[in-house]
Amino acid sequence: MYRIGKEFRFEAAHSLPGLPEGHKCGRQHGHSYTVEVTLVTASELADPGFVVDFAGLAGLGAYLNESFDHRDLNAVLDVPATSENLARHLYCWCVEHLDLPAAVAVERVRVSETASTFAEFAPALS
Ligand SMILES: Nc1nc2c(c(=O)[nH]1)N=C([C@H](O)[C@H](O)COP(=O)(O)OP(=O)(O)OP(=O)(O)O)CN2
Ligand SMILES: [Zn+2]
Repeated sequence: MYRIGKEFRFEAAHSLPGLPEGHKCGRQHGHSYTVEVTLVTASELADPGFVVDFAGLAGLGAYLNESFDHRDLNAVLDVPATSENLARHLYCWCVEHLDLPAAVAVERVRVSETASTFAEFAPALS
């Protein structure tokens, strides 16, 4: 198996609903988000030895810049703007929009709000 990944960053605000009264994350606040997407392929590499060119992931960077950077995530997503929900949303976006060879799959998307936390979404193994 070969894996490749690329990391993107954006700045955004959010607040989380449904938390106990006084929870700090119920208040509007911001994060410098990190998004890491990982692609996997079985065994064959494309010339000159790529899973895919890292540039093939540029569409995700453009989507993050256009739709997420310096925005209120509560107005962008139709689910609570947790790291978990954002990771799932971005995984689904990658599967739908990245133009990947048939042998290459989106393995997972990881989202970090802070340097010490992350959430990942990956499809269940069948
Ligand atoms: N499972 C999740 N838990 C929390 C999420 C989340 O998306 N998934 N998000 C938050 C808040 O967005 C919060 O802003 C970040 O939480 P936390 O890392 O706890 O905040 P701090 O950086 O201030 O960490 P300290 O260790 O308390 O300094 C909360 N939980
Ligand atoms: Zn937060």
